[in-house]
Amino acid sequence: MRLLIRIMRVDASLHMIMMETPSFAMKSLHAKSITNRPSPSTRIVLSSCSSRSYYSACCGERALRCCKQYCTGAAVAALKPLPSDMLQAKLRGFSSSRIVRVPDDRISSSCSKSVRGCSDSSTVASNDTSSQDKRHDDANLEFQEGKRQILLRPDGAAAEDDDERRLFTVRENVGGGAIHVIMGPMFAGKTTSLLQRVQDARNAGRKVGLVKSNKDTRYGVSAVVSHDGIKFPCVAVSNLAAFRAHVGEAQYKELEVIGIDEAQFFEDLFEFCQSAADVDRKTLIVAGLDGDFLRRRFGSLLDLIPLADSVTKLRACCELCGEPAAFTFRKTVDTETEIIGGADVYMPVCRHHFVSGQIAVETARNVLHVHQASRTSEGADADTNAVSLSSF
Ligand SMILES: Nc1ncnc2c1ncn2[C@@H]1O[C@H](COP(=O)(O)OP(=O)(O)O)[C@@H](O)[C@H]1O
Ligand SMILES: Cc1cn([C@H]2C[C@H](O)[C@@H](COP(=O)(O)O)O2)c(=O)[nH]c1=O
Repeated sequence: MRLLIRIMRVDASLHMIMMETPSFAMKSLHAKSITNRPSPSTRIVLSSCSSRSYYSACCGERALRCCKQYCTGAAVAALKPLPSDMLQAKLRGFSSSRIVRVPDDRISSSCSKSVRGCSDSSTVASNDTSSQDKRHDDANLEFQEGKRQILLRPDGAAAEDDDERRLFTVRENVGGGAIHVIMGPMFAGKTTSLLQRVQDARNAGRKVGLVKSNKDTRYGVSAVVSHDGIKFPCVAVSNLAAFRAHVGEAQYKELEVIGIDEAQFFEDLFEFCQSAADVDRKTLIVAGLDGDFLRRRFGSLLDLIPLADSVTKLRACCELCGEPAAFTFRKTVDTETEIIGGADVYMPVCRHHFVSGQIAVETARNVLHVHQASRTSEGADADTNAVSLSSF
């Protein structure tokens, strides 16, 4: 995996550091891991790159070291694109003199180009020189070499001062409670996204708890694991009241963020989330299936939507054509709603293939039914014959 860091000169005293990795899921993790200890003179760049050319930008020890080495008087920070309310929350407490607004077009015109090397940075850096470009290339290399360390750092360094806390904490609703729903078919990246948000919150110094249903033990009981193998320790329980009992009241009170995976399996999902967000003021990140293999509502995840602050429906890639897949197709003939399984039992499909798949399944069922019926009636005839023969 490549990790590219790019330095763009915004004005004489401000450079912006941006990083890009090919994996959307890991970007925030990378950014948070190296985003620590902004200096008191740190200035904050507000930008809103389009999500297509999604960039995480950061200010960190490594980044600042890199800046000192390669740029003049740089004090840098930039935030990845965030909804404005989150941005406002992040920036609370910073004096306005430290906040610099960079016009979106200056950022995105540059972002939309290839990031390999930094020659395209000149669209932003008005007086960049070729030697600076060379230094930028060196900076890229430096960070590429360091990427493994960055990736594996478990939870980033703890925030050391209030400024830092304010800058990187995802307290979009501090003390107010919040519910964020992540839903979609299987393989859509729900768990990956949940783990990313949980990790972000933990890196920001928030007390985080993670819980999943103990019905799904495919990858073990004490960790939430994505289909790609990304793991995070968790409590596995049959219902959410049991989670609270398991962690104990004192520890539950301490929790600021609670991640819930496989939410469709929790019968008390609605009650727990309502009370945890409204009464206990927790931030809940809830990931689960919105629909089952027949596209019927699954559990009570959908009931949370009127209570939610945000709802994200993710899609996978259709296993049959590669188009975006919003539905889960069950490959077996089982008809119960709950059948634990992975790619052996399920595949994500697009609308077209869901519908044609259901037609195929229905046809197969009908054929089977007719076949069974004719065998039964043959059997019945045989029985009748047997009876009539024996009666003679
Ligand atoms: N058909 C597919 N479409 C998208 N991702 C897939 C598909 N099959 C396997 N995957 C893998 O599944 C990962 C998502 O896993 P995960 O976050 O556990 O999803 P979910 O929790 O929604 O089931 C993707 O990053 C990808 O590597
Ligand atoms: C569609 C569907 C799924 N399930 C099960 C199968 C898996 O164990 C989980 C979903 O896991 P993921 O993290 O979203 O990949 O739910 C089920 O029981 N019934 C269904 O209809």
